[in-house]
Amino acid sequence: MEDILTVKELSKTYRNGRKALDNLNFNVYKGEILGFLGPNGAGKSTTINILSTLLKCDQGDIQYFNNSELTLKEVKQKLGIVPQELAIYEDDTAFQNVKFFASLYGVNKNEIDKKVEDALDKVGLQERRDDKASTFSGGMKRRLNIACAIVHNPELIIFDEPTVGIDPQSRNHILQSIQNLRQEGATIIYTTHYMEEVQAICDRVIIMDGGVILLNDNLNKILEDNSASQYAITTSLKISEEVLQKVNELEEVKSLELTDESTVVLDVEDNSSLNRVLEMLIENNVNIISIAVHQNNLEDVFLSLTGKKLRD
Ligand SMILES: Nc1ncnc2c1ncn2[C@@H]1O[C@H](COP(=O)(O)OP(=O)(O)OP(=O)(O)O)[C@@H](O)[C@H]1O
Repeated sequence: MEDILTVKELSKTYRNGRKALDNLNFNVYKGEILGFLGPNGAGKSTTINILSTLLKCDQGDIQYFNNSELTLKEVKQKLGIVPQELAIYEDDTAFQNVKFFASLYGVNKNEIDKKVEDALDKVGLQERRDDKASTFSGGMKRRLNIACAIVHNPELIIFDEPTVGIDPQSRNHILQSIQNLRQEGATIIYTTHYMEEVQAICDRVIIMDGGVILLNDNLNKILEDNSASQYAITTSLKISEEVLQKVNELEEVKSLELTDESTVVLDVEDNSSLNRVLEMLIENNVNIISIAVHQNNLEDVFLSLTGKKLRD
């Protein structure tokens, strides 16, 4: 896998003495969608701002596009940054807004109109190209913000929470546009507070808190490694103390909790351990009505790593 970013020993302390990043090391691979997750104050924006060349780090090294010879200007031309705040002119049309950014990025004059059309098309705003931004919904403004950031066909696009507080239609549009951009060859870094978005579009996830990386792995691997081993067993009658004691003493059982008179929730070593528990219950004439699996998701992994919910 080719590195599009190689980040080594990145640290940042703000002037007030707040250490926002503490020795971050990670790579971004060409063609992937990398999800960046962390609770409030984790250091996501600081990282993104440094990667976007908007903020200086105190220590560390970032190599862009596998090429140490690139000038800052060349790096900026290959980067697309979609900030949290809208950076559009309300009194200008969608077309004028995107064209302004295209000229800022130095897009060739002969190509400029075509590139602006393409960018508007990618975010589904082609039909509204001649309407002023002030007439757009919040979601459409966000999509226009994205068109402005991608008009120069950047190789790496950094999204900083692009779906906060917008309608579901625009949200789906944005997620689809991101997948299309990747399909066309772009690499994506995506920060969000929405776990389900990460599960829907990301290949890999970095979870950070307190300025350090807690987890950096392939999304499917994270979910597999944390797959369900918790079961709720409901019985027709109250399970006796004596039987509960016997189940609890099985070495396959990590923990056991009676959630109501006839439901016991078990944490077991692995899925096959459940068989031993069931045998034990049946041997003791317990009548089982149902067995439910608790399926872990990214939210559970996040909670167990950081002790925090992603959205407060
Ligand atoms: N300009 C600044 N001056 C001083 N401290 C700052 C500044 N910006 C951020 N910080 C501090 O640095 C730490 C990391 O903040 P950062 O904004 O990077 O977190 P975040 O993960 O993006 O949080 P959020 O999800 O709330 O945007 C926090 O403790 C924050 O208070």
